[in-house]
Amino acid sequence: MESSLEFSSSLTSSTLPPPRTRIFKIIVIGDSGVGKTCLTYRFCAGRFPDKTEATIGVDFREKVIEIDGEKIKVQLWDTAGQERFRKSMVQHYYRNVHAVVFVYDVTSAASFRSLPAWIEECRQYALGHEVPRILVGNKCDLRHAAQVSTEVAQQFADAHSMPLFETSAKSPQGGSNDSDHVEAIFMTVAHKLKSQKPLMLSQPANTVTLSGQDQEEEPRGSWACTCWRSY
Ligand SMILES: Nc1nc2c(ncn2[C@@H]2O[C@H](COP(=O)(O)OP(=O)(O)OP(=O)(O)O)[C@@H](O)[C@H]2O)c(=O)[nH]1
Repeated sequence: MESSLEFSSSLTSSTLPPPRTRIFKIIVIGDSGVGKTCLTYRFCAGRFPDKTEATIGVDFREKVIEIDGEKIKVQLWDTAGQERFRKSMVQHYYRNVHAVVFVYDVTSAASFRSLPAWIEECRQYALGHEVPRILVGNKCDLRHAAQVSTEVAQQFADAHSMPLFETSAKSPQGGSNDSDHVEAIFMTVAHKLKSQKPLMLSQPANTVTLSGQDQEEEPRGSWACTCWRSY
């Protein structure tokens, strides 16, 4: 009797479909050399990469996190900053995107001046205003060489209704005491997306399922808090 009960309970659990894991696709864009690869690597692998090369097309990394007991796959699309390495891929970046991370390098005024062009590219690919965006100033460990002040960056972020985070992919602390940790930044985006569930449900059925998981096959890549400041 005992053994048949055991049998039926194990049968029940093994026949249940596994719980679906929602996927949040987050694209990371900005000029070449601002540190997109290092930031995404830092979040997914937990450390600064030993060496990086210019990204060609796209690299993508993912990490499973848990929010309020739900496992969520955060898929980071590390896009090429160099125009010649983007051309063939760019339309894929913007398909089924859940959030955008704009990155500039605090030691490069030019990378900051490029931000309007990156925002314009998002507009061209019909990214709606309902898609959360954040602005990240990277390389805060090089504060002494900074060319973009927090004040100027904050004004830009406010004008575009984005929260600003300043960080360092390299420094274990995120740059300095008042900088944000790389992990906290991406976790904040994930929390924001999770709280936006009804918004994600309104996306077309052929692109995103009711669970928010992409339907179409996307290429598989290399490997696999907090507060939403004022927005
Ligand atoms: N000091 C410092 N260097 C960094 C930091 N993040 C990235 N770097 C360096 O900046 C250079 C470019 O970094 P990547 O992550 O490859 O830049 P990217 O934006 O992915 O560049 P593309 O792939 O060409 O678009 C590398 O030499 C990194 O070591 C940082 O937080 N601090």
